[in-house]
Amino acid sequence: MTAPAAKQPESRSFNPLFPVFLKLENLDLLLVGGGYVALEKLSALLANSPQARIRLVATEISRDVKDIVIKHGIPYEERAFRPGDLEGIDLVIIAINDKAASTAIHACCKEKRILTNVADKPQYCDFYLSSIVQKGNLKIAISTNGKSPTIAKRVKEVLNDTFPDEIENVLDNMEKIRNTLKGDFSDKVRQLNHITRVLAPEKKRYRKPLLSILLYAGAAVFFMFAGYFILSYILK
Ligand SMILES: C[C@@]1(CC(=O)O)C2=NC(=C\c3[nH]c(c(CCC(=O)O)c3CC(=O)O)Cc3[nH]c(c(CC(=O)O)c3CCC(=O)O)/C=C3\N/C(=C\2)[C@@H](CCC(=O)O)[C@]3(C)CC(=O)O)/[C@H]1CCC(=O)O
Ligand SMILES: NC(=O)c1ccc[n+]([C@@H]2O[C@H](COP(=O)([O-])OP(=O)(O)OC[C@H]3O[C@@H](n4cnc5c(N)ncnc54)[C@H](O)[C@@H]3O)[C@@H](O)[C@H]2O)c1
Repeated sequence: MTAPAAKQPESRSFNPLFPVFLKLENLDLLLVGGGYVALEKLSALLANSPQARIRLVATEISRDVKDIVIKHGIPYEERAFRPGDLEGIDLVIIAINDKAASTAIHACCKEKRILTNVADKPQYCDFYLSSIVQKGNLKIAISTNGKSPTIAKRVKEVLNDTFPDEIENVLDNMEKIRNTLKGDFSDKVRQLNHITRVLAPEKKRYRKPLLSILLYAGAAVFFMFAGYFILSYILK
């Protein structure tokens, strides 16, 4: 089969990140840090992958983080990171408040060719965490290429409201149909596309509400800032 030609990005700006969905129960992940950001990352990891194989090390571990690691039986040590912590580790998330130490830990990870996320240094990250919409088995990951995690969070909220919870029933039924279809591969693909055509009759009609919401939100933020700067200039 010939590979289809790569699509060129349409807009001037482009997000080159390649999204993948990791099976964290098959990988060993080290989380360095036990403060606020570590809590956020740990919560996101466990909310998506409750069976994730995580270890945690931090000089000081907050009460909230400790409660979670104890509840989930996650091995943890309350001390500074040591290079030996990387033994048998596939992925590392560094969420510490010491820039020099995080640079040094990142260097150790690179030496071992371990994929690393450095919470305070996007330029050192091999991967970013994303905002996640989850409706049963449907999962949508959102990234702004690190430009605005807040907007990623807002887009998630919009999509969460857009997709009905019943989408899970649709997936269950589609799985049943998929398993009963006869014919060769291309015939099955044709039948599956035919059955689901009602879900996307006219793409443009669906794009509009989300696009409008984002444009209105963008305009509102712009006018808020413009108003603030004009007023502070006048009142000076
Ligand atoms: C999506 C989400 C996933 C998650 O963390 O699970 C995530 N950040 C979230 C929230 C959030 N983070 C920050 C705020 C405060 C407001 C703001 O700054 O906007 C809020 C909003 C809030 O908390 O409300 C601050 C912040 N974040 C980064 C820096 C460092 C820098 O930019 O230099 C700083 C400044 C630190 C400082 O100033 O000290 C960096 C990253 N944050 C990313 C992901 C990656 C890019 C994702 C993308 O491509 O968009 C990247 C690059 C690396 C990474 O962390 O993987 C999660 C939303 C969860 C949800 O959906 O609810
Ligand atoms: N990526 C993101 O989403 C995001 C969001 C907000 C902030 N940040 C950045 O993340 C960093 C951490 O922020 P925080 O609010 O979690 O800080 P925090 O002070 O709450 O926690 C810092 C943690 O790092 C640990 N630590 C420091 N040096 C260590 C070492 N050598 N080994 C092991 N543990 C060590 C401390 O013990 C503590 O547990 C900051 O640099 C902040 O700017 C990133």
